[in-house]
Amino acid sequence: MTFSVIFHCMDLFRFPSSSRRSTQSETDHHHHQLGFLIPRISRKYRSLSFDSGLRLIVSDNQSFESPKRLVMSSSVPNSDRKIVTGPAGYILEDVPHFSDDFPDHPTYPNPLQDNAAYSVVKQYFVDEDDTVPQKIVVHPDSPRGTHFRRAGPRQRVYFESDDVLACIVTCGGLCPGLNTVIREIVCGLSYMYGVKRILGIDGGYRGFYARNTIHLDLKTVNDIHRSGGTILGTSRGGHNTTKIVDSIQDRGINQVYIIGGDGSQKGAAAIFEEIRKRKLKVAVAGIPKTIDNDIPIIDRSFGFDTAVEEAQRAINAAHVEATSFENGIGLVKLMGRYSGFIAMHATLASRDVDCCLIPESPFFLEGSGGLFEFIDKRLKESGHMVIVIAEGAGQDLLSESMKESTTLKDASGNKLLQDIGLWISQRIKDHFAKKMTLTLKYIDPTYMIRAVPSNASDNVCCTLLAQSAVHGVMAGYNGFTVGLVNGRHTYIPFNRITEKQNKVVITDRMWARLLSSTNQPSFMKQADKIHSNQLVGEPGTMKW
Ligand SMILES: Nc1ncnc2c1ncn2[C@@H]1O[C@H](COP(=O)(O)OP(=O)(O)O)[C@@H](O)[C@H]1O
Ligand SMILES: O=P(O)(O)OC[C@H]1O[C@](O)(COP(=O)(O)O)[C@@H](O)[C@@H]1O
Ligand SMILES: [Mg+2]
Repeated sequence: MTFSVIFHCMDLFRFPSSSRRSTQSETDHHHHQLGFLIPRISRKYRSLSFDSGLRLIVSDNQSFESPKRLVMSSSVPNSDRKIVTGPAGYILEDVPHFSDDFPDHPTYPNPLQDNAAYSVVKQYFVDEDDTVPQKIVVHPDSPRGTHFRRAGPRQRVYFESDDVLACIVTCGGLCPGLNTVIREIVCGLSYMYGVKRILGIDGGYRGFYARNTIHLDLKTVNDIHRSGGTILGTSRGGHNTTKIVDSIQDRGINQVYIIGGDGSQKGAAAIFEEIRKRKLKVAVAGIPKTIDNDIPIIDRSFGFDTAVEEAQRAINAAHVEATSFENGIGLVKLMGRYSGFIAMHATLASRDVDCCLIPESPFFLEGSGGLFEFIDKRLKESGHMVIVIAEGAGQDLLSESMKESTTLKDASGNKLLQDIGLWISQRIKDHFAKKMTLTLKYIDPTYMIRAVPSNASDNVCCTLLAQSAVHGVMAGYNGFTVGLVNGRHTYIPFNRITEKQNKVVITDRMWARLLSSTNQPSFMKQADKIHSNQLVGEPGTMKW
């Protein structure tokens, strides 16, 4: 059998933390196995290496009488990862669990077992061994690879309904569906688990320590999914881990639901670490809010679909304007600070877009193969054109022409961008001024596409994410972001969510589909094409 083990911080193992909760005798058995295993590993494997995540990788093809499941984690915050390995290269990147820190924590039968709605469901509780593969396109000889724990209700829960004091916070920019997620967390906790005490944190992270809380119940959340925004308010900046955890502790909160993007999930990870350091029996769960689709691993999250749909209105308007004038150009700027998914999908959805510009695909204006040449060609062919540009595209060109690069950041540390739409509109007008009559209309629907309520498909997405988060927390899982991976809901450890950003990979088929749909140039020079694989990194997670 091929045996491999990946673990962190060798000197600080805690053991066990199995996918199934262990009994005391199993715990002793695992301790025994680990004590037995480590000297054997170090004796047997001479060349050990660390990867970039400070993970020690040991592997061999020789047979090894090992436990089938091996879970190791360290007690060092931030490096705490639970990795389970199995035959054929199977890896489970597991999430922390209450029983890791509190092995004697009491458990209770899941109240869902008496819930009439679920009595007809054949196998309502998720099998403890169910995991979801990160990679589903495989070859006959591929290793089974990384998996995440499947989300859903478990037979036993770690909270008694009356003991729960949950809180919900929304952080970062707005996104369609925030209110639906809030509503469904409240409904999930109340209807499925009989929880009565739920607080809303007012105005993002700083609300934990600077504002009063908002009481949430079935009545207060009943209609909120019909409105855009968040009834709780949101903010950037203001993340003070100590003050936030002080407030959690002082108020007696034991479940924290954090709805937010990549920044918020980093904040959630910091809160979770501090909670663990203080040995508090508090669960922290993240629900990913990413209109830009910049969170890695997950297929996508709520709000993206609505944003793409809403962007169609702006693109339609741009098209109407463009077709009504001689040499009309409609230019639409869409969101996407670092990732151009909204622009790419809005373009693919529309069919009226002639050119889509995103941060991941550098472009240039002048000369052969440049944007001006393409505009000239398209106007001559069809007399009008529509350009969609993501807000983060062409920022290098803009800084270069302004002879200054802005280092300004918002309160959360996100780069503040200059308005590429205004700048490029002026450049196009200037370039064609002496050559032809041209009418350019610039449309900036930035905040309109994110301030709307979520559409039907996003509402379903919000509901499933919220319910999955509630099930996970009640089942004792902790320090996770809930997310859709290959169409299945999973619990993903914070470190995997925060370690990098999801980007459009311009050597993936999706970008090629866009190029062949708009028939725009790739703006890549020959030399770039040769090196494009090195330039763009690994394939994105969009599964269309
Ligand atoms: N590295 C970090 N550590 C702790 N908190 C963070 C971190 N990055 C961002 N935050 C906090 O998360 C919240 C939301 O972050 P932001 O980047 O504005 O939005 P989003 O979560 O949508 O990406 C802010 O209150 C910010 O202070
Ligand atoms: O004006 P704000 O509130 O900073 O929001 C603008 C930003 O919000 C976003 O839509 C989403 O960003 P977050 O995920 O960080 O909230 C970005 O695309 C955009 O740059
Ligand atoms: Mg963000």
